[in-house]
Amino acid sequence: MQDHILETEGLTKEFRGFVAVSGVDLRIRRGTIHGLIGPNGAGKTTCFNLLTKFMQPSRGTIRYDGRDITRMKPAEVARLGLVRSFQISAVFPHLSVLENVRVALQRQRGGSYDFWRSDSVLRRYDDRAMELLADVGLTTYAAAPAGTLPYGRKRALEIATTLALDPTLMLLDEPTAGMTHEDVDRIVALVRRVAQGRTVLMVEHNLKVVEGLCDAITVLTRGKVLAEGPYAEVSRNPDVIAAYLGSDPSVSGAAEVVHA
Ligand SMILES: Nc1ncnc2c1ncn2[C@@H]1O[C@H](COP(=O)(O)OP(=O)(O)OP(=O)(O)O)[C@@H](O)[C@H]1O
Repeated sequence: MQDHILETEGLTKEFRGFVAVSGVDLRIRRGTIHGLIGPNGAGKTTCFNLLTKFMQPSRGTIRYDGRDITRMKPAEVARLGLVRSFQISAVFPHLSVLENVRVALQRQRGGSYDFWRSDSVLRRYDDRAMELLADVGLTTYAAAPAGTLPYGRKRALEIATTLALDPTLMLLDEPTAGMTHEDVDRIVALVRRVAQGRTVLMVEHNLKVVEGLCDAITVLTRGKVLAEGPYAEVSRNPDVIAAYLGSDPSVSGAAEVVHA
């Protein structure tokens, strides 16, 4: 088994001459939580789009789990276990929380017409969906319409629908964005739990979350990798402090600078 589940070499994306991602070499170790951070416009979302094949790179290669996936389609890489968390907008608001997870499970099986299937098959999906809801702490919300969930719980549902696809490498796009302190703590605990037995790559602006969760981080600025390594090391890097963290290298101070 390779040490790195994901490796990119020279990953580059140009938009009509503007280079949003420029020669990025990423190395994500298997079984770790890896943070991708950087100021607004640094190229983090574009990187995610390239890795999940929502966009084709202008140059460079992407290797996932020992295979070259550079030219694959999004559905192919998802089938191989490289799965991005759905955005909240992908939650069906009028379906119940349980039904949302069941739809994701049915999709994972490629069974978009599963409503033709027998009750026993659907019950099996429901059993698995209830397990996933228990994993993300949503058991008591199972029957509620997804649209009525508080924001933090919707993000937990989004993680449950992602888990339904059985990811090996899970990409999380700002899982704590816009959350209250309490919700942040809950999602941090959840990410730590779901990361067991898999690899997580997350874009996250809250540096306290990054410090608490991530085994390693990559800092992007203007489309390029500025630094990579353990948070404690990278957060002391003078280039990183100058470009991103502000003048205060302490984590809490830095987080405040970023969120100011
Ligand atoms: N489809 C596109 N066409 C043209 N320019 C784009 C496109 N997508 C992104 N960009 C540009 O590429 C740069 C990187 O954007 P990207 O969204 O990847 O940054 P980001 O690090 O995710 O920022 P944020 O933290 O604000 O989400 C930005 O300057 C953005 O305007």
